[in-house]
Amino acid sequence: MKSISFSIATYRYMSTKTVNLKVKLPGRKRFKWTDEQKQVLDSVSKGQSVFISGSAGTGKTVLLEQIIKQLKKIHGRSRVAVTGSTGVAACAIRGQTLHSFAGVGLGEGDSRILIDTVVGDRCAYRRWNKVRALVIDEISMIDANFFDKLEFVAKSVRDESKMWGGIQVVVSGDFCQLPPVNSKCLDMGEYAFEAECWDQSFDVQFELTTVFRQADAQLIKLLQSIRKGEIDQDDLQLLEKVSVRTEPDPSIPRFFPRNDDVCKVNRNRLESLGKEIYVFLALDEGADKWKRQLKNVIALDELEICIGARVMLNKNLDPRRKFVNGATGTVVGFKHNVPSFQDICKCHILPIVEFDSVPGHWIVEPEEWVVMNGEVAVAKRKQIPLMLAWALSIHKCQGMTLDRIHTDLSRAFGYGMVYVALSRVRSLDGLHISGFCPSKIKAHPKVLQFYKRFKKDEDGNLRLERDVASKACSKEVILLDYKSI
Ligand SMILES: Nc1ncnc2c1ncn2[C@@H]1O[C@H](COP(=O)(O)OP(=O)(O)OP(=O)(O)O)[C@@H](O)[C@H]1O
Repeated sequence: MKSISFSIATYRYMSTKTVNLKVKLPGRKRFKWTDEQKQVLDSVSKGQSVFISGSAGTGKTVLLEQIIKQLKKIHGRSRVAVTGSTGVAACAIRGQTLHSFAGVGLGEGDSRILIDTVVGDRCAYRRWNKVRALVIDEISMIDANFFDKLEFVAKSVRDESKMWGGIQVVVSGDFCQLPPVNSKCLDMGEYAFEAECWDQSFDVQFELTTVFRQADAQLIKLLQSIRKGEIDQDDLQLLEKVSVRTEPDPSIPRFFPRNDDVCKVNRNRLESLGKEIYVFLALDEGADKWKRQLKNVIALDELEICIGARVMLNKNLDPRRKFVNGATGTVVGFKHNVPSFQDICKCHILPIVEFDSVPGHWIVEPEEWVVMNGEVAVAKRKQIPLMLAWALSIHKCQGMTLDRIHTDLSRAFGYGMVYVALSRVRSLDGLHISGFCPSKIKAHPKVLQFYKRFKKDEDGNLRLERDVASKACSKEVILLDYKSI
């Protein structure tokens, strides 16, 4: 029976109907931008520095992709730095991590030390001088101290009289989601919006309000309540309704707050299949100092899979055909005798996957993840763009959109974690939770305070202008500097 089903899988692969999954470049979907999204695009095209915020699924990332295109037209490709706070965030917008762009290592030491580091590194110094626009995604995971230090570096290296030395900064993120990873004590004021330079950094800060990821009003209301950390009786009832007491359907991806639970579930499930397990080892190239950063990309060092394994794509391959980061499926077989890929699997094989949302069986070829130093690729990793998907960590899922999830919240910790987990899903039907208790829902009071500062403008859009007093002050500095020249 097993061999018959495998023969069918192989036959279907051979048939003309089946298309190889490997594609050149993911196409970008065209969106009809909302008025609030258009306002942001307008500001950016005028050369303003902006912060784009809003709940999960309000289109911050897709808007940022459009902004990047716009900025490249204005400033030239090589003068736009596209960065994310983490490897996963950077990958999503085809950029580099903010740390690698900045050339300041982990950003330890005082600002003076960081400037010496940048000045001593020819490439980093050139990057800071050349860049005209700096894009940062998922800012919630960057701490205030680091944000201030980067502004200081930019100023010192370029032009002391201007914020960020005159760079147009475009920053995006939602502070109600995951806070800085290394943050030890969030009561000490470590959110980026608490940076001394924060308000001065932006001409205008926007909060997007139209949620696209979910259409169900009940679910949107529930997620908004969780985001603010204030659920009512109706929300509790809804959470009760989506609570699962029995072992969850194994085909639904499970999210855990902690990595050890993720590894345990994936390992157990893989072994319980009792099939031959194949190992794909990532092939890394580049100088050691850059290769180390490949550990931050989402592609695994070692991928272990067998027939029947639940897997998830960890790269956008072809969004138009739904081959996107987060697409789940099952390994149904392996294509044998593929010598060109022996470098990552000594068995010379490639996995064949049946995806949940796309009919047919698909061979998954290796992809490349690149670490950029400005415009130059300095290290790359070749690996199959899959990871085991019976379970995932909540940190890995920030930014994803999924049809179904089961999240075990019994070990949830910190601010925003429950919100990030639950807000990935498109509809209530796809949401299953366990281990929930209301005390796990936490929104930091400082974050709530920060968002209270946004006010509706005459068009009803939420924004926060740089206050007139500080604007006047910064203009004066520029004027003085101009005279002195
Ligand atoms: N103007 C638009 N019209 C239609 N769909 C949109 C629009 N903007 C965004 N979307 C869709 O909304 C969904 C969420 O978008 P996106 O991932 O950019 O949100 P996000 O705000 O970055 O979310 P998160 O904070 O969770 O990362 C995507 O499926 C995207 O295609």
